[in-house]
Amino acid sequence: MSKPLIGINTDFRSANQNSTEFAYVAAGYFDAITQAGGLPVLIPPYDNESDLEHLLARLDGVLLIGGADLDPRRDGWMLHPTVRLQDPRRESSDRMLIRLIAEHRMPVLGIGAGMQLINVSQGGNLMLHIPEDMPSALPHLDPLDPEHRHTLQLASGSIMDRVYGDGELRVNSMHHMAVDEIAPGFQVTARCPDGIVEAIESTMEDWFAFGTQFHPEASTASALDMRIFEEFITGVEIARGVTPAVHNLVAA
Ligand SMILES: N[C@@H](CCC(=O)NCCCC(=O)O)C(=O)O
Repeated sequence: MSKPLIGINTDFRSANQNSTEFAYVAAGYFDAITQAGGLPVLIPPYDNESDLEHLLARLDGVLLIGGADLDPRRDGWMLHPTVRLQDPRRESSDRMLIRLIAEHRMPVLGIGAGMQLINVSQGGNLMLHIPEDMPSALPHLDPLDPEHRHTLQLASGSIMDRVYGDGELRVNSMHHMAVDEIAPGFQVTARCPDGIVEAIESTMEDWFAFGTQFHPEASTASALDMRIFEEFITGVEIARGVTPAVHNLVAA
């Protein structure tokens, strides 16, 4: 069986006086998919739903990347002064993308803003600025320190638990928003000791979907973070019917 085709959405920057418009993506995303045994396929912003649906029919899973902030007004909230918006062309495409992924129950891994998009698209919501919404929280973003990290507490039996197991776990952190109310059909599987959500996972039998607020693809990631992508590819292969699901093996 050929390697799974994994779509990766892209960030977008509108034209300015010095530059034309660009779609772009950090190499860590597609390098991690390659290293984990998938074939990365970049997905530029789409505005035609039928075209995007035809593309997704040829893919086995999707990785949703991080980036600037989702526009809270699209979810019925007020804009917050600390919000630094994604380019609207990217966000409109991504919201159509996650809706189609959910409708077709495509395997999906969301990272950073990608995890936040999964949560809001499925009926959850976000804290718009952690220092205001949870003043007691630890720092989750240090513009002067790209290496900023914090520890995690994991839910037993989750993907995160399978990847990281026992022992102290420190992950990178570069966000000022966070999952607040978890979407129906999902569970929180990792939190920072201050309570901030750091990973979510689908509880639905028919949808392999999970997300991390931290960035396992980043240059600041640890070698063990690569296991997140391996778990994702394994889940994709199970969904494809290539790898029997563990419960199937048990049944056999
Ligand atoms: N903007 C949101 C999501 C955080 C996020 O995805 N950070 C990644 C920054 C690096 C990149 O652009 O990939 C928040 O701040 O909560």
